[in-house]
Amino acid sequence: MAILEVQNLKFRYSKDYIINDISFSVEKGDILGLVGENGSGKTTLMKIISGIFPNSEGKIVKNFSELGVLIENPSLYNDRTVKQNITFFCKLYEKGYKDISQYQHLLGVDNYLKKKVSKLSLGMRQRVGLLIALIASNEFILLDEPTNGLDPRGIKELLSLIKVLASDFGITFIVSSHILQNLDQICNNYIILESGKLRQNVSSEAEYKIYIPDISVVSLLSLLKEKKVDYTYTDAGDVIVEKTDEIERICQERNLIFKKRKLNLSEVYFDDKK
Ligand SMILES: Nc1ncnc2c1ncn2[C@@H]1O[C@H](COP(=O)(O)OP(=O)(O)OP(=O)(O)O)[C@@H](O)[C@H]1O
Repeated sequence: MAILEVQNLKFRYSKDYIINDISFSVEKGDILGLVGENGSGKTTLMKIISGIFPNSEGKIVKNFSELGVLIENPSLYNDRTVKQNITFFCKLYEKGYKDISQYQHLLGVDNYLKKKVSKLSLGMRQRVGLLIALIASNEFILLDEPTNGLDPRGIKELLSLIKVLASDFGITFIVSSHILQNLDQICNNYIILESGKLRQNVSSEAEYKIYIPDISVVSLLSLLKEKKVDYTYTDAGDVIVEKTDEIERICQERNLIFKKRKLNLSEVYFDDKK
């Protein structure tokens, strides 16, 4: 059973729909990448799922009891120590401090419990934010652009922690980023938002297409990974895969059709109606 099912979701702040008829589901233990340019609606979508914006149209089926969120900057008490913040949030979410000590240790927050939050580096702050999300729920967590502002090492460390939390503790995540390349290290599935819509059923005049008959939103990246097909990135973060026998075989197996020697996955078009 999916932990989250979103069906025909729509949302508008005023006249225009910012989220425009999107459907997808998240399975337990997934790390779902939510990719999209600035302004494409990632934060809005997370706020709808977390209930901050209750007045959306469509259907959201939630098969979880608690949700942890880290949307925009972590809301922490800056003039208090890390430990004081943790204790406060444990009380707020009615969790025992003992219950979260394994996460505190894993995230390395043990090392700066006595520091005031105002004195933390961005990387430390994000870890404390993630820990607070874990206090709220060790079931399902939404992370909005958690790698923003971190240096490459900080990004790598944070992403590998998310991966461990999913693989070793069975925690489900939706993680957003405007950089596909960041998420590729950890996600097993993706949705791509473009002006509030999921990227699919795009122009029939496109030079090439991939038709995916049985699923509405598919990550070709996960498929390529699963099949151990090599791919590379351009500087812009696009993913390039050479058309090889293996790719052709995958396409045949999955009844996918494409034309073009090089596929640029950030320009892949999905069509579930074929
Ligand atoms: N409170 C608001 N009132 C009106 N419009 C808003 C509000 N918040 C966001 N928007 C608009 O909704 C659209 C989607 O914004 P959103 O913040 O969800 O995108 P995003 O993909 O998270 O972008 P970013 O990567 O820059 O955070 C944008 O056009 C934005 O201007």
